[in-house]
Amino acid sequence: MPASVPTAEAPAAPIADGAPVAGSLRAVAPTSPTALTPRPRAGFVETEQVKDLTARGLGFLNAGYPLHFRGPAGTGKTTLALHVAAQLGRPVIVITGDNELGTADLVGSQRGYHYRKVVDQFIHNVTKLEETANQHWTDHRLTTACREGFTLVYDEFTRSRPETHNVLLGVFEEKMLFLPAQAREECYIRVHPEFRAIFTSNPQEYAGVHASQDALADRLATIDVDYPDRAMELAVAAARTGLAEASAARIIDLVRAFRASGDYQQTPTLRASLMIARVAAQGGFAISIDDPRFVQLCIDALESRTFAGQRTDAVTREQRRDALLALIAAHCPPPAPPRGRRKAVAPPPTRDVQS
Ligand SMILES: Nc1ncnc2c1ncn2[C@@H]1O[C@H](COP(=O)(O)OP(=O)(O)OP(=O)(O)O)[C@@H](O)[C@H]1O
Repeated sequence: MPASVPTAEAPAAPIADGAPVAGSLRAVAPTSPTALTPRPRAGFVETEQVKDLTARGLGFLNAGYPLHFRGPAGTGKTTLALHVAAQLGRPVIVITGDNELGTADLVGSQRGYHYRKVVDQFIHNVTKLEETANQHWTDHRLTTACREGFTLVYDEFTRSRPETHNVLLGVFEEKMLFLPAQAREECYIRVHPEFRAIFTSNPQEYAGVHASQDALADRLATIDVDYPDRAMELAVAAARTGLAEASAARIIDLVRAFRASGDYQQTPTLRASLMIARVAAQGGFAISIDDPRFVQLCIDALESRTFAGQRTDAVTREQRRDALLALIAAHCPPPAPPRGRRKAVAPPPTRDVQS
């Protein structure tokens, strides 16, 4: 998922149709400017694997624990988190982790000024002018979710600095959200009994992430999400790209074989399969080694993952290219010729048997 931070006071961006599904949510009738209302979304695939993870996640959430889906990039954590959030039937607030996110972005801050000007001419030749300007407190996403009992989905939370999350410790343990001194009227709020939180993180990410505090990690119910199984990858690719299942299967098997080869620096995920399937479907390419456009597409989508930007000598490049072409040939062979035009198979040579 992109790393841009939806600022706490800005409404979360709705998930666009046609764009990669970010989950089973749509901003339909927001009950608060920062909340999304869950709605089942077309193209969401619910395989046995998804059902199992959903049920296990809901088990923790229903018992009042914050849930954490942890797994490598492209394993479907965010989609799953939003799907599970939708099952809770409460409005959802989404936050994306970011190094620049601070406690105030989660909790709230003093915003804007409220001006008051009083002109008093009680005595006609004396003008008394009184001007006051007060800042007023604005709840941000975590406070809104705790106050209203919404579901908070905190995507890629380890991209935020650990100290940003100190405020969450009291939320999960004492069920109290302590507000900073500027909040004036209140120093804490009691967390609404329907408030729930779902986190996602990628433990393999090494750039732009922080370790999670032990105290927070200890409070989360963590479920590890692995790469989707073949059935799930196939179902998602067919549902999301409109490719026939047999064609989608070729692409899925190619990408899975490439993943199994270990011959890359950046893991080819379900996103790589979707990328190839979607472009091929749109361009009307044959899913075959025979179609140079398809071969070029596979090279563009996969080869860059083998080098991840560093310089490599020409021989190694050529070897890797050959290995990739061999995988394409193995998983996307030319279609079998139509029956009528099959080459006549020569009968086995007969031997004269001499008595
Ligand atoms: N159950 C599903 N149904 C339909 N599409 C899915 C499903 N699960 C995942 N996808 C698709 O797979 C892709 C990767 O999913 P997602 O963004 O949820 O993964 P992620 O683990 O959060 O990745 P990252 O860590 O890189 O953000 C997306 O395009 C998403 O729409």
